[in-house]
Amino acid sequence: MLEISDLVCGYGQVAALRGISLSVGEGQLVALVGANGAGKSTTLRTISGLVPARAGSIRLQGDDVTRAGPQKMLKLGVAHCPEGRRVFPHMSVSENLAMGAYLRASDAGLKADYERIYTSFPRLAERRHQMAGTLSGGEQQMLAIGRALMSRPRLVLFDEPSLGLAPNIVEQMFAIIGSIRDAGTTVLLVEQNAFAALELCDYAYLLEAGRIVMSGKGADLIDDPHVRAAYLGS
Ligand SMILES: Nc1ncnc2c1ncn2[C@@H]1O[C@H](COP(=O)(O)OP(=O)(O)OP(=O)(O)O)[C@@H](O)[C@H]1O
Repeated sequence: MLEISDLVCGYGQVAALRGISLSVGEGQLVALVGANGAGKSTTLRTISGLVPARAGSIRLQGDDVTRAGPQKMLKLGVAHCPEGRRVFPHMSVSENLAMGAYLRASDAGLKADYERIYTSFPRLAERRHQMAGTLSGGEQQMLAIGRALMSRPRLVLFDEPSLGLAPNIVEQMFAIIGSIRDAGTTVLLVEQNAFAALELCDYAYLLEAGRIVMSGKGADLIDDPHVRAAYLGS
């Protein structure tokens, strides 16, 4: 589904990604873990076209999309669920969901998609006319996920979906992300909550200072002494 090769990018003088390569197979849930500032968010921003690549390539189902830009990537079925949720606070829940659908070619199936999201997230259904800014953190995260799903993506990029949420909500959030993969959507998940991400994923990459330093099945990374000492606190 997604093939990244030798990707380099940065901000001005700051080198954020120093030549990373990774791949995400169709229907897989792949996790990208690493410390603050390792380049995880930049990886997702570059895939979704928000940050330009300086070198290297991004291929989506075999096509070169390295310089496609954000609108095209969304049209191609790549949805980005950004860090910090970024819902539109002065718009209602249903208006936020509508924003996720604005690039769809037609309205066919739109009503059914709203209903599917309201069935998956009953709290959003109850609050569909409420301003998004008045929702709790967990509800806003659910709304950000629902909004991403409204574009009917083939690939969803999740950036730190557990950030700032209460532990019981975090568990629910990971279950939701697992169910999105189980429903057939490919997922690339960025997380600082390394243990939960490694437990959930099919495959994982460890990013340190803009380089991939390790990759493997989640269970293999959980067992690795460096990962345990640096990221799992044991
Ligand atoms: N808008 C920006 N302008 C300048 N430098 C940036 C910008 N965004 C990120 N950086 C720098 O790029 C590098 C990678 O940052 P990035 O946000 O991708 O890391 P991260 O792994 O997602 O960390 P975090 O979990 O803290 O978001 C860091 O050195 C960071 O300071």
